[in-house]
Amino acid sequence: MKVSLVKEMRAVDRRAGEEYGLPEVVLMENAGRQTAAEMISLLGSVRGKTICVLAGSGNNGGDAFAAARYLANEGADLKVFLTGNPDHLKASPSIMKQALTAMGIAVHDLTGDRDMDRLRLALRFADGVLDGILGTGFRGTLRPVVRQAVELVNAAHCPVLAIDIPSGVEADTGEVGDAAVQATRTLALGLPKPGHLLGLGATCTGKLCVDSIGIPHELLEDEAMQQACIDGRMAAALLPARPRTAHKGTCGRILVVAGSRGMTGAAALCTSACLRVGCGIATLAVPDSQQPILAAKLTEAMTVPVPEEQAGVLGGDEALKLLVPLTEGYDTVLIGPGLGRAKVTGELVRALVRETDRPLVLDADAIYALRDNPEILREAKHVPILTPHLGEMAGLLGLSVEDLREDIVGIARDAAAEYHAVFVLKSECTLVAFPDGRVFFTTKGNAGMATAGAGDVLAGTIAGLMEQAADGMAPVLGVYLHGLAGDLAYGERAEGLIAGDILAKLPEARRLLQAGE
Ligand SMILES: NC(=O)C1=CN([C@@H]2O[C@H](COP(=O)(O)OP(=O)(O)OC[C@H]3O[C@@H](n4cnc5c(N)ncnc54)[C@H](O)[C@@H]3O)[C@@H](O)[C@H]2O)[C@@H](O)CC1
Ligand SMILES: [K+]
Repeated sequence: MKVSLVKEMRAVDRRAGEEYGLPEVVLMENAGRQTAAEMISLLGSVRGKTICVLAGSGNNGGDAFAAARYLANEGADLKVFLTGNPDHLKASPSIMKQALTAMGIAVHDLTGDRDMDRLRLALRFADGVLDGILGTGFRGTLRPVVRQAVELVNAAHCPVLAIDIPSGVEADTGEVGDAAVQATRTLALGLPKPGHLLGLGATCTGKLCVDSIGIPHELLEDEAMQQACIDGRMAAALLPARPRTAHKGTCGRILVVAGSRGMTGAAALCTSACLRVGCGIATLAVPDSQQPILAAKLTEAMTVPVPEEQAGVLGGDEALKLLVPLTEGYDTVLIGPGLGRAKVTGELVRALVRETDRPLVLDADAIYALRDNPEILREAKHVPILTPHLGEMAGLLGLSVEDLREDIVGIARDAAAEYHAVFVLKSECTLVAFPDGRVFFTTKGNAGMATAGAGDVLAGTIAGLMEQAADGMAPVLGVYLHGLAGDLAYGERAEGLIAGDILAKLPEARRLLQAGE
């Protein structure tokens, strides 16, 4: 499913009118009707129940007025409030408000203290709240009256259904200024927005539901929208069945350059992930002194001892002389997990990126090694794949994490184009940005995966899929399988899950995906 930016959703809305003759008010009516159905599903039934409806003066408020009409028909007792200025009501919401008041349902303004008291009282006795204060038109910080209303909604002890997006969440970024509605459920209209998936917006959204509200599917699938969610159907299509004639040399030969003294676990985890996700051969190159430890940890992977200048650290001319020709025997080279940040290691990483002609997956300390010279990425012979977390991405681009949060999608997309690289940007909603502008959001994963080594497993998962995934989409498939494995592990271990549990669930995740479950 596509994910739309605000300007793209506005274009869809406009084209629905111009090309299909569907006026705004028709879509608003559909939105209202579907919102009422969602509220009924949330509360079981609405007959005899009190529902507090908050409507702004924009189209989000219009959806709320329309929904209120359907809820009244179902026997709900409605308390309706207009949070915006009645004189600023737009045309379509005005029609919806008139229809509602013609049914004898009062719409209360929220201008003075007494109105606020009335809202407070209504919320105290409400069985459910409908949030139609602000939708995709919101920017900046809330006006004081709106902020107060949002805070009252959040203090109420009943389910909250947000229309389109929780009020106060910026639809393009998931950023929240001073406050936002904490919804139990959100009904996204037309398509999901980045704000449902990223940052605080993801938390405020609660359970996300999506309805097309009758917008023609050609518009909802328009190629001009370059963002999409990675769902099971998409991921399954990226994993072709393995032919009966396959042998270990055709399923991906991966060279892993990882590990240093004290960080052997990272090397073991990512190498095992390559194998657990189905690659044919994985070889681990490690500093000479660490090789016996890793040979003991890993049974199915080969290990190559690399000459070291500093004890337990990868680096130096001899290391480079061994590694560059070694890479030629492999389909993909994964560099980074547990390498450490020694100066000689950084030099080695930069030289490898320039000199090897094999496709690269760069993680962790390999990304750190590029933070002063990210332009080296353009010298790689194939489009490199980088798997930074937000801090590493910010460091690479010379930004703060706060700067990055302000426009994660745009910044990741621009960086991918500028450095001609694929960025797998890890966060509460890992996204994959390609140099051609496509951005994919994961729909899997959980907070239990915030644990040491989870990133090493992801890097190995992606590298291990390089020869197996269709259309150069190993990063997208890898993010999905890693998230699914994490969800399976979370089901058994909850917050006690460790990276090895994600690793152990990779085969089951792959099997479930291929079985279409
Ligand atoms: N295809 C679509 O995109 C459809 C969209 N619809 C609805 O239309 C919404 C977008 O409508 P609008 O563009 O009218 O925008 P909104 O309804 O989201 O908000 C605009 C209103 O909010 C006020 N506002 C903006 N920033 C504010 C702030 N910081 N503090 C307080 N008030 C602020 C503005 O004064 C304006 O009155 C969607 O979210 C959705 O609910 C539906 O009606 C049906 C079709
Ligand atoms: K809303």
